[in-house]
Amino acid sequence: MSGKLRVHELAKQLGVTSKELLATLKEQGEFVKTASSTIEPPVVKKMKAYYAKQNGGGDAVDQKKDEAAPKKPPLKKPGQNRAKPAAPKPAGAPKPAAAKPAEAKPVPAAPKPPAAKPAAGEPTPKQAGGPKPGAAKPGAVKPGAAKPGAAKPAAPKPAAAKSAAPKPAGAPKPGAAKPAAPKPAAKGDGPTPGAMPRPVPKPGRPRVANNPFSSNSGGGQRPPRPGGGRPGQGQGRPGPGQGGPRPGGARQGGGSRPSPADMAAGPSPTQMPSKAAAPGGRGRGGAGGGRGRGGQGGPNRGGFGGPGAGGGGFRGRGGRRGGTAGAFGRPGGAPGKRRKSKGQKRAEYEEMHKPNVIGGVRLPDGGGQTVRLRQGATLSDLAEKINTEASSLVQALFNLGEMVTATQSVSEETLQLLGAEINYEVQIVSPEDEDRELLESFDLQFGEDEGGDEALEQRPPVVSVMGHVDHGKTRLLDSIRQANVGRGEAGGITQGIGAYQTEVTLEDEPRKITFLDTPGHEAFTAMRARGAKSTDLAILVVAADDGVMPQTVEAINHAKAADLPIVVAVNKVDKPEAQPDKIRGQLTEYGLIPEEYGGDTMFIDISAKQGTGIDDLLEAVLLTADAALELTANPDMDAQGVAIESHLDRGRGPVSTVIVQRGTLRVGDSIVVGGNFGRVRRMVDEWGNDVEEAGPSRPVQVQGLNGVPGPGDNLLVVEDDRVARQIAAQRDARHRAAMQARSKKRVSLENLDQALKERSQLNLILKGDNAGSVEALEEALLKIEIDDEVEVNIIDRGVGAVTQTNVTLAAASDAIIIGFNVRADGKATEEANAEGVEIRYYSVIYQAIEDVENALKGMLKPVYEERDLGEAEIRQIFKASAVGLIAGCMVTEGKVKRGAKLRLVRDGNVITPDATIESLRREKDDANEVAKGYECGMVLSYPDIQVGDLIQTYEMVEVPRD
Ligand SMILES: Nc1nc2c(ncn2[C@@H]2O[C@H](COP(=O)(O)OP(=O)(O)OP(=O)(O)O)[C@@H](O)[C@H]2O)c(=O)[nH]1
Repeated sequence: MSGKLRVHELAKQLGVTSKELLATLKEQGEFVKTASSTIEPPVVKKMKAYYAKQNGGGDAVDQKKDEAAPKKPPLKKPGQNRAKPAAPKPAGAPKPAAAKPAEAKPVPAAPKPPAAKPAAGEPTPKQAGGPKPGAAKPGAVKPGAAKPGAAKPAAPKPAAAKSAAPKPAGAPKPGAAKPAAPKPAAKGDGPTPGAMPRPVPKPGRPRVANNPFSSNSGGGQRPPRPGGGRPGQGQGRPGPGQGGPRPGGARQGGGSRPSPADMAAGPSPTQMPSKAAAPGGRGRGGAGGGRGRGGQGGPNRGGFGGPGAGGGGFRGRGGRRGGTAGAFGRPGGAPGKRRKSKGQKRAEYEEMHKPNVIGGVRLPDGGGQTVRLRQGATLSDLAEKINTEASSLVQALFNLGEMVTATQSVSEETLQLLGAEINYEVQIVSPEDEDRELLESFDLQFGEDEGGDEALEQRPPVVSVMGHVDHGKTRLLDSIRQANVGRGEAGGITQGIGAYQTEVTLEDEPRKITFLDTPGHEAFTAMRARGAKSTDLAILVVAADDGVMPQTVEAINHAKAADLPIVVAVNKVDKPEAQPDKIRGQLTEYGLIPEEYGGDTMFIDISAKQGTGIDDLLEAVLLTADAALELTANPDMDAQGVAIESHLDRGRGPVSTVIVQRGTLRVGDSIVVGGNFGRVRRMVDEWGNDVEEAGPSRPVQVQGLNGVPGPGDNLLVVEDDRVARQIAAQRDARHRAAMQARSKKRVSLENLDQALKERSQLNLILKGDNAGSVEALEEALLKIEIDDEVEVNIIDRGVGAVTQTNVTLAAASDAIIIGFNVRADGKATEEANAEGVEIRYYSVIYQAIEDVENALKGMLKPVYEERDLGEAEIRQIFKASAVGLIAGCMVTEGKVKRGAKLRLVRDGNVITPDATIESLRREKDDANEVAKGYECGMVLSYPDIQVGDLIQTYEMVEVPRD
């Protein structure tokens, strides 16, 4: 095994990261999965040469040499895009080159497509050129050349290639397939005698490659036996090969198995190997080839049986026929003139309906069908849709480089990539579409008013107040409430339900406006963004003494994204330093042009503190709403609305403030709100009064749900509790899957490097007073990034007090519980004390974030740094039977200490970097340390010492992290 290295070891040697090296290996068709995969010596050599060249060093010649032999043909790597379609493996094609015997020209290092370009005179793999067998010039052809390049570029077209290719199965498509191939068919004009189906014969000996699944790798691809590679005999033989035309005698020998690609892309049936076969030779492709299932084995298919084993494909009809032809020495006529035999037709049929094989797993071929999956779907979901086993998909995906379980949510890209591999177009359905489909299955629609225009009635605008911190949002909302009270509303607003209605008289007509009490905290941005969608219009509060600030801009962006008209409240104009005009000027830069400047945005100067300008502001809201919006709704339908704020109330259970958007909500209605359902048991308005029904734009607090909805969840009244329960259950399952997909980080080849590193997780359980705050907290905590070594893992979350169950879970998973505006109930506290579970309480989100950040930092492993202590030179060596060699030294720098670590340096080279001083003597006495200028005797843990060696001692000191 000498010579074999693991990826990370080689990466270290090459001075690149494992990830980079993995990428290069994969790019070059090597089958490596992880940083700890071993690499065969020839590949090691190749990589070294490659990097040497990349770095400008290394001689190209050597490199070429290295590559020449082992050079692999364009390997299809599993991970590669669409392995199979790769159809056009150029290589596979009739590379005349194939003919090339061993001396094959070392391929230029670059596996890259560009490299693919063969020299002008080179025979192209292109079918076009029908590689003339004879022509195949040995020297000329660089087998390698064909490679990568061709394979890759062409690759993308999987489906197309496939379907396009009528071609018969095993037939390796001759060049045709590759039109895309970079190779300019130099030989284009060449007669295509046999458009040899032959897979590209590898020049030289079979390389030891790392791709067990590749048709080309390892034994898979047969080296051309210059002398006798019989096409037919190889078990692994590509079917096509069979007919093996041995061009001009240059045998293509067992050539590599044609990649599926080759076949797939098959240009035309006519080029079938069978007949196209040997122009000149008689290949015995016969038997061997016939069976050569290899014929169909694609690169990946090779997984079956491995190279040489006959490939795993299914029957290579083409192969058989080819064999026959070869057996009878039929040269094979001009492709165009042949008629398809039944066998060929069957082969074509099989080709078109063949299953895909990825890494040895047979999967159905979608034939370009579309599969719709929800976000966060699992492989089980996909398996169910395409009627296959989830375990096969797990295995296939593994071979494509990603490790996931059947029930784990998979990212959109991964599903699409996997789908492409098996010829399915995977469409990920957006949550909105998914929900629409779900509701449609119950004959429901959300968001539409029933009936025609005549059913619509005017409704009050729903308004959000947004703005930068401390610019006066809360004060403004208070002033508006006060204004209400001032107008004599009975009792005043007593309930903080997250929304309220106020009445304004506009042109002698009493009108209502619904206000949302949106939180103005930065960490609640996500909620606010959702809140914006549930509103019709935004009041942007800007303090006249401060100006446009980051959250002002953010608020403008949210409003614009939600297509909300904006009314600007220029607040704090009572302050002497207020500069309302400056605000107007600043906001024009953001597209908010005051009416007085010719724009269409109303700016109202107010003092929320003194209550001035409030009425003008409310009027402006109505005027803007009337001008910009058509606010109508049908009050006579089952209610639909949106949840604004929800929490778990000790006495009343889950309570949720909703704004009815259309229809009328009544006590007793069966409702579904997000993933929760129930029956409206009671409704309360902002005054604390019970209400029996609530029409459009009316905010009410609803009791009777089975759980706590999230902000922005939609509410629907449905026929009965059963429907409500079913919809809620499906939404809930979907939500959980999405959460799982979001909070789980999968290990894939791309992040394997990191995954391999030891990681520490800080497990947390979040409990909060309402769904919005829990969500905001979770989002903020998940965003914390300290270092790759540590990460936050939220194992549970919920609304309400910290319970005993939470503590039990925390104890079992070593988690810390964070209570945001909630406390633990009595038993939970007792259990937490008994189990040693830490519960931290917060009411300010940033404090929680800060503490978690610090905790994560504390979990980082200490960073150590070498600090030099001193240096001694070995002047003499003594032998002592009891201890071995004793180094007689002179301390020349600093000091040396017993037990200290040391580097042994000889002639400027570090012989060992981390030996230790096992014993230290000064004269005849043991010493703990010896200072500069003194002689001493040492016994080192490293025995191979010589006079003249330098002993550099150092200690490892912990240093603070940045
Ligand atoms: N002089 C003056 N002070 C005001 C006015 N409006 C608000 N303030 C003061 O500005 C400070 C912040 O007001 P808030 O209403 O809490 O501001 P906010 O935008 O809700 O702040 P957050 O909730 O932290 O986002 C308070 O001290 C208010 O008293 C005003 O019109 N004039």
